[in-house]
Amino acid sequence: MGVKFGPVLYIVPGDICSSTCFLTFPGFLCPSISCVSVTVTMAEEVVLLDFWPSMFGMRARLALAEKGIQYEYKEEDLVGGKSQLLLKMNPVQKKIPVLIHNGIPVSESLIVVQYIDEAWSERYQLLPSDPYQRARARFWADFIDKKVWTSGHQVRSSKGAEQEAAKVEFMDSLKLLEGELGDKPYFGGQNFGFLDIAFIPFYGWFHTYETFGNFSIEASCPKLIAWAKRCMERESVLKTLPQQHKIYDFVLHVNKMFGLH
Ligand SMILES: N[C@@H](CCC(=O)N[C@@H](CS)C(=O)NCC(=O)O)C(=O)O
Repeated sequence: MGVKFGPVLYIVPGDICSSTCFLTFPGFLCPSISCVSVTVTMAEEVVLLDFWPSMFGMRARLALAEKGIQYEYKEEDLVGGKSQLLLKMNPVQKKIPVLIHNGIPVSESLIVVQYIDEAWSERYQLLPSDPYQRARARFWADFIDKKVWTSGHQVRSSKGAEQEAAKVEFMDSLKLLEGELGDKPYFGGQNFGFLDIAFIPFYGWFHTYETFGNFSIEASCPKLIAWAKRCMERESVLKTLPQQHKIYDFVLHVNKMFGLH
């Protein structure tokens, strides 16, 4: 190996590294001897651009917490105005979360979680190692974004027949997820994993959906609520998820600001 950039920067002269080093550090040339090695410790720089009630942001926070990674949290003001940093780091979608790792941005919450898992692969593993189980976890995470988020959003932002249809779709989606959970303690099996991280942030929003839609999730999906309560016993989840009523108050506040119901 010539150069590795990470928590530790290794420069091991003597093998193929002179060209690699030259590319990475212009002006630096390795002597062609095989017995010299230099190790320079570099601090990792990890920054998260986020917004506290965001279920997408919570995914990134959870993955970082599970891996035990220290980072700088930067709260974005999505209502008042986005920072120049966010616009620069995610110029395509201009959305949080954005993980900035040693100056390099990674966007889209599920991609961020997968990136964290791969970049710190020596720590607690989030995605299953089996390819089929990994594909399956990604399939359900995608389902959560396409079905649960969309219908949940409609439950709290529509009325009448539209809201009734959204409630049916939302609960049908949750029942399908409950079927995927089965009798396992976690979606990740015996271990809290990628799909648990993808879904548990929505638990913070359950009270909001239930109050706007006037229904009970637990009445139809008791196993899902038992799973959520199990997840809440984990330190990472307990510390990351805001209290449900705070999210509800936030939604009421935003609705009032924008003259919504
Ligand atoms: N699919 C994206 C969704 C991210 C997203 O919708 N973020 C919202 C906050 S919850 C946002 O930044 N909204 C700002 C905007 O839409 O301008 C992900 O998974 O990261």
